[in-house]
Amino acid sequence: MTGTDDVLLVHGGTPLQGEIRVRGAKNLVPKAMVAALLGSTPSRLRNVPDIRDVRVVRGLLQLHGVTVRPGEEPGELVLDPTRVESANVADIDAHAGSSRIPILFCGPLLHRLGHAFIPGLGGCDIGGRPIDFHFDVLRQFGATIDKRADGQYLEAPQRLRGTKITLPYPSVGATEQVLLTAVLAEGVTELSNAAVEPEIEDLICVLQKMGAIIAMDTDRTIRITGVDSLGGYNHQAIPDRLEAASWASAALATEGDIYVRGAQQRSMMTFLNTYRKVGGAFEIDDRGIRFWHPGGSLKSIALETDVHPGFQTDWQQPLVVALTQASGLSIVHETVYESRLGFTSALNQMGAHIQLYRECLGGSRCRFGQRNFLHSAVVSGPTKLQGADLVIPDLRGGFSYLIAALAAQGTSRVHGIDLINRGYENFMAKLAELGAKAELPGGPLA
Ligand SMILES: CC(=O)N[C@H]1[C@@H](OP(=O)(O)OP(=O)(O)OC[C@H]2O[C@@H](n3ccc(=O)[nH]c3=O)[C@H](O)[C@@H]2O)O[C@H](CO)[C@@H](O)[C@@H]1O
Ligand SMILES: C=C(OP(=O)(O)O)C(=O)O
Repeated sequence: MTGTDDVLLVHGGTPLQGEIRVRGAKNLVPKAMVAALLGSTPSRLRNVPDIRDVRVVRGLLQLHGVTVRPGEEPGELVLDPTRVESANVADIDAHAGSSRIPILFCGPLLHRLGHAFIPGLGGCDIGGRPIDFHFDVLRQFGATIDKRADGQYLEAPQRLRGTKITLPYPSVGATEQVLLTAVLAEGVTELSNAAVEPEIEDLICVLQKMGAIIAMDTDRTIRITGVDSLGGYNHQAIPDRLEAASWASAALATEGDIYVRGAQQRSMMTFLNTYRKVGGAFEIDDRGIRFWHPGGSLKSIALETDVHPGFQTDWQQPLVVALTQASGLSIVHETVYESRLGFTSALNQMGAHIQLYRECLGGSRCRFGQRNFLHSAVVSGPTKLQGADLVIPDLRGGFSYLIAALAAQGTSRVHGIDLINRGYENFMAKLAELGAKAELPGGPLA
């Protein structure tokens, strides 16, 4: 989608109502696909969403000789890694800047081929997003890294060795890097200060099915005993708790009522507590969760994003739109990404009152407090939002703009909507199912 097609006209003021379904998690599925590279036999992954991050990883795997084909059921992929080979660097470069996932190819390719080339990474522009932890841990395993203008060249002169690692911060990606590298390394790896997000637990389940030996302690320590070989897996990906929360926030901000089929309580407990404090209603059953605005006014809250089991940072941006409709002053302290509140300036243009601060507001101090980043916000509400011209800055910011446009009076032009396809399967068809009044320049949504 390019040019004028990449804009959505949204006529706000209609509550979103109905049922949509979330599929496998964006933050698990591409990593489980990378894990298939470690196996000596094919893997089957089910509940795979049709999103761009999946297509990027599929392309990268195919460049390395992995056969990827649809399985028997919808949303199933069969990944056959029996003929893994070095990819042509020029071809891989076409994937530069496309997502964060290529960095996770390092360990598997070093095990399979003894070398790896990793193109420049993409992902949301919500902070500096360094990858120093990744390279530090890979060096500890025994890899050498040569950073060049076109990307990173890695080599494993001999079999990688298990090691003791303490992460400076419980990074999701660096934890996954350790897991995907340690499972076939020689000896034991002990990882302290690991991230323990549900998507990481699910990746551990995938690796265990392949034959890995991984133990998780209650204190953010993960112990991996390296094995000599791994087989394929058959796995149903956990549902996307981040997408589910986005639709929940849309229900709240538009005074709507959405049943999110596939949403699971266990991975959303922290979000659900916050949703209830804001005044949102929800009802959980075995198939999903119904989220709705119960009428009356929403309540302001103090919110701090954090690593799991804290409030996930990817939930923050969509919920902030709902907070513009809450009575009083809400405080939002973003402690995971230093620049994840920039999207609020467009909400202010629509009529919201959101003031950003460099200080850590709301109680605890974080890594950004002394470093001059606008990483806290005070949202005063309720405010009436008016339609505006909006340019999507990043994935969750983009979904937030859609929610704001749907909640606003009048028409908004939302530019750059293709970015949303990176992490939200079929979002336009879902909007249409929920009764959103929106259209592409060429015609209706679905
Ligand atoms: C594809 C994917 O799964 N993306 C998720 C993943 O991103 P990702 O894995 O990139 O996020 P990390 O958990 O690694 O990043 C957290 C913090 O650690 C810092 N850091 C990270 C690595 C490093 O080498 N050095 C460093 O300083 C980052 O700048 C950031 O401030 O976890 C984030 C936190 O839950 C989510 O918002 C993203 O949706
Ligand atoms: C930050 C996100 O993703 P990524 O790490 O892929 O940029 C996100 O999903 O909100």
